[in-house]
Amino acid sequence: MASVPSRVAPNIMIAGTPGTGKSTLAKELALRTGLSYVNVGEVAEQAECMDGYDEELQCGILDEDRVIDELEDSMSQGGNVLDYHSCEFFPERWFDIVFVLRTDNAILHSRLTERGYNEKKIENNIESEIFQVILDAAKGAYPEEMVHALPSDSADQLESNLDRIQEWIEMWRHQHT
Ligand SMILES: Nc1ncnc2c1ncn2[C@@H]1O[C@H](COP(=O)(O)OP(=O)(O)O)[C@@H](O)[C@H]1O
Repeated sequence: MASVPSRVAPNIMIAGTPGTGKSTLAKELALRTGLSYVNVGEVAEQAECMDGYDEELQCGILDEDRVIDELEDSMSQGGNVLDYHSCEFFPERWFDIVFVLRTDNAILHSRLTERGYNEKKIENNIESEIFQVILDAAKGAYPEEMVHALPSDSADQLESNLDRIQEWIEMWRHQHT
């Protein structure tokens, strides 16, 4: 695993199709562990690292190089929970572990409808989830043992995901102190 010895706390990536529950999980994890929650989309907007608008997916396009520059210092220090739908363009050296959330199509459909997305945007996101685009991209970009899929359909699963990640953090701390 590509962990950097100088880091005092791990960097954790939470990825997944919009609506799978990344923000919910990542914010709660940060709250429970004292790690810093980093919403990559917000950082990119604030630092003006956007590079146009994707009409198909109806979302801003990141200027990936600039976002990486923007986050480099805090990622080198460690202790971050990153929240962004995809992650394959981030450097492997940043992450100690990558989780990709997965949600049942019908559940995801209702979450995205509730969010007010239009049919086209819902369809594109559901298709992405069906074809596990984000999971496969993460698996293609990082070592196999670094990438883990987590089911994210229910409150019980949210709790067990939080427990599992907290246990992993404890283990990381034992191994790195
Ligand atoms: N494990 C879960 N079980 C049930 N509902 C969830 C779960 N995770 C998230 N949600 C709900 O789904 C919606 C989308 O969650 P959110 O965290 O905003 O997703 P994302 O950040 O991936 O777009 C929210 O209404 C949230 O409360």
